[in-house]
Amino acid sequence: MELKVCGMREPDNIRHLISEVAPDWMGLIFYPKSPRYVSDEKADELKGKPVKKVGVFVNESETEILRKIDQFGLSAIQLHGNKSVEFVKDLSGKTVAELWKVVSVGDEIDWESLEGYLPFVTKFLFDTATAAHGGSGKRFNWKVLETYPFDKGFLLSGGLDGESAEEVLALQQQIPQLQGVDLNSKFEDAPGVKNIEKLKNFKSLLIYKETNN
Ligand SMILES: O=C(O)c1ccccc1N[C@@H]1O[C@H](COP(=O)(O)O)[C@@H](O)[C@H]1O
Repeated sequence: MELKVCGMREPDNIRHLISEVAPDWMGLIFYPKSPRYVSDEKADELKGKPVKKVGVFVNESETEILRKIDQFGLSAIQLHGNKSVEFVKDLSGKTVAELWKVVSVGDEIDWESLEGYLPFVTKFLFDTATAAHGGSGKRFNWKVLETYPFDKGFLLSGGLDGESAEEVLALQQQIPQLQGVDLNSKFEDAPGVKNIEKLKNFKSLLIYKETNN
């Protein structure tokens, strides 16, 4: 199970995250309205960090996304909002970074509307629909994923907390395309500051449950 920890920003907190949690992915949020927003001044400091970095964008322009990939050394791009298939196709021809399409989940998911993205994205990420576009700390009803029709892997996001590990693994038994989890606001002491102990506990629990299943 892949682990992404999102909304990182503070140098000491990032150092502890990398050495003590060692997530597969670290998310940097480039949405100016987010309380976890990472500004350009952080680029030099964050670029060389020994972890794969995911840039989180909400309806951002191609030029700005490409600039941030270069500036921060991003390995993946998480696209929130309503970017079209054409936009994603065009972007895929201009970067080697992975492209992740976020699906904001309300009551149901229109699977057909996602088909066009399949050739251009590495994975989907399912998050709870919210006016703020993310970081709500709220879960959606995971039952809507039971009809997931694609082979492509996806990450589960939206309000995951310290108690979620067992349920996530149970869902993965049902839907093997579930390849990882995205942890954010429920693991924070303050916006942009993660509680390393909570993250370590979650990871240990995940590994323990996975190996004793
Ligand atoms: O966290 C934010 O502030 C944020 C703002 C705008 C878009 C995405 C954002 N974060 C993403 O939201 C999900 C779920 O977070 P949570 O667990 O519900 O707090 C996660 O994918 C973050 O990358």
